[in-house]
Amino acid sequence: MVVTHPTTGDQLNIGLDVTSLPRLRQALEAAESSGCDFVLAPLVHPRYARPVELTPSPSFDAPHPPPIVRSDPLTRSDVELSSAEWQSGIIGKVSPWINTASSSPVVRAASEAAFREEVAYATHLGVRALVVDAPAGNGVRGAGLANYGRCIASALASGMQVASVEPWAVWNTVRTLCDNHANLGLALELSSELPSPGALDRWAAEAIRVVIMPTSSYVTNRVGYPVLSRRHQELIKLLFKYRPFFALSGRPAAVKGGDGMRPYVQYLAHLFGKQPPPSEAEAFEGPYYDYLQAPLQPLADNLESATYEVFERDPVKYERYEEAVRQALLHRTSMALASALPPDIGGGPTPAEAAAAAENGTAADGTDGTSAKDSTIVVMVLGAGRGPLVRATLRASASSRIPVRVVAVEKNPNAIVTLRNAALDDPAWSCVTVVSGDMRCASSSTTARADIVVSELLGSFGDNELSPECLDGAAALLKPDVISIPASYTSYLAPLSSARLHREVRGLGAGDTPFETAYVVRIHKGVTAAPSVPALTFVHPSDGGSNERHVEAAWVAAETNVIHGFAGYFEAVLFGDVGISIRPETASLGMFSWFPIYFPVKTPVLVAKGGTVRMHLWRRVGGGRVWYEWALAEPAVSAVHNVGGKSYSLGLTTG
Ligand SMILES: C[S@@+](CC[C@H](N)C(=O)[O-])C[C@H]1O[C@@H](n2cnc3c(N)ncnc32)[C@H](O)[C@@H]1O
Repeated sequence: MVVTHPTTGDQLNIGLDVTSLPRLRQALEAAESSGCDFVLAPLVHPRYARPVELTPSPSFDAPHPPPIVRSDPLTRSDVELSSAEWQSGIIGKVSPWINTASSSPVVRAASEAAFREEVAYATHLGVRALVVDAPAGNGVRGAGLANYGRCIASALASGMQVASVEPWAVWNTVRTLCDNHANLGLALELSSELPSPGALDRWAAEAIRVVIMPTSSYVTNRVGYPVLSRRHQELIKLLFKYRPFFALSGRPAAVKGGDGMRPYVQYLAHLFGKQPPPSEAEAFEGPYYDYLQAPLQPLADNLESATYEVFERDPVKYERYEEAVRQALLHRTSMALASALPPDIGGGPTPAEAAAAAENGTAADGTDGTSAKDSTIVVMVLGAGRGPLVRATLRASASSRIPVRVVAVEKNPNAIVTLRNAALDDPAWSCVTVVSGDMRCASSSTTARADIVVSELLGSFGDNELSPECLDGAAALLKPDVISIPASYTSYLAPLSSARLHREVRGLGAGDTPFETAYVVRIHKGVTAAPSVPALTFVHPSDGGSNERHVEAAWVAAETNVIHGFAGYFEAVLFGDVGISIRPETASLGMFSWFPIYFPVKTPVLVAKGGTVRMHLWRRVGGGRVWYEWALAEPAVSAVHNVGGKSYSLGLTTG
């Protein structure tokens, strides 16, 4: 019986790992009565182990060792179970004596022949997957490991799902030998001792298919039930996210809660059932896990209604903007009033005095404020979309009691329809003027000049939706002392290990282009080898300098790992201490408008624990386009990716 989460309906597979099972159907029924829905079982009984002398291969290199000749059946008949039962109820285990990594040519050849036989039979049965033991002893390195990897690669080529039980370094070699095959997974065996949190994060980023949990990894609580330590619980909760098959192994101890394995199964099911349902952000992100998307180009393309709708669902972004606008209004008002005071009166009004003064039409010092109407603060929303930042501005004006005139500039003619309708229908919009057109040439369409400019032209990497070029181009719309919201933004980079994402990129087509493109992706199966570091910073209003940039970034790897590229994020200062961030270390909780960006590298590189990862990233501008180029510098030098923007660039011309 599959365990089902009481509120989400998500399912969890829990099974029993058995070393031998004379009666298959009874074993399956016993597993079911313990609350399990599968059995991890050897497909061939140990007494059918084929003696080495029967099957010597003539030489190590022999491509096709002779088939095993036998008259007795290899194993029990497939008719003992229905094919549906084989498929849903059994995960196979390759015979433990098989050692394709052996240094003995005779053992190796016999093992290979037996391995092929068992893989063929597993394929015939249609079992969910086949678990293969890790090579032991000398087999974990050199020719033995290579041979083991080759045998697994051939099993994968036959269409089998294979899970290999490994130490990480061996797993990584085998995964590489198998060309990062999608059907190759990991069987992770837990023990009572757990590795460091960093090592666990590295495992969690791998393709974990099976988690083997010995009963010895449990402890007995004060009232006699088997439970897991807090660290084990944390790990199991992390693993729940990836829905592996949990297989309980070993002997049940004398514990409360029922016979045999039932108490162990029940505890695992209880932990799963206690998992909180996904938050709004998690529910939104779920379908996008590890799904590569082309970054939006709101300047070159016109966004669709559904895209705006998704932005507008963010519960955090507009709140932060509203607070930033509110603080900027108070600041602007207090500055204006302070500059109106005679020079010998020191210390300007407080923000509260400024707000009261603006509402009453008097200056905060009690002097006649008749000029206040003429000096109504002009807030320009550049790239207004369907108007959420206009609304945030109007809310900020209302809550601060500081009147504003709003000018909403938008170049997407379809979003202009929404803005003009809002201006007609909503009385709160009586102070809003809608200007249709590119902000870089809108100064001829309006005489208004902004005291405060509000924009959200930010991509996952900060500047990658061309906010710097758009805002610089809009300089003629701004007063010299304009306040820009955002005031600045900085991109961040971290070395990323994600075999999954690298495989996804490779699946996009041949040639360099897929590896010379950046992707927006909610990274699920991936881990950063070190915390992110700052990359490119832009400040607004700018000094008019170049928007080209170069960064050389370096990190020390927390664990030995393979680097498959770089994850990019941004932090933005909206106003004062109000900001937004998608950087993992400082992320704005609950904000889901942006996923990270992924810059892949063509050839993944192994970095040792404590070793340095170093890379260069350039932001280039020219010929009506902006693009990034990037290259690894350590632990190995790579070719520069995307030279001259040949594979991926961002257009500066409006669509
Ligand atoms: C990322 S969207 C944000 C929309 C909206 N502010 C929001 O938060 O939902 C950026 C918007 O800026 C507009 N835009 C981009 N470049 C522009 C430009 N140069 N002039 C005017 N609008 C621009 C796009 O059409 C798009 O509507």
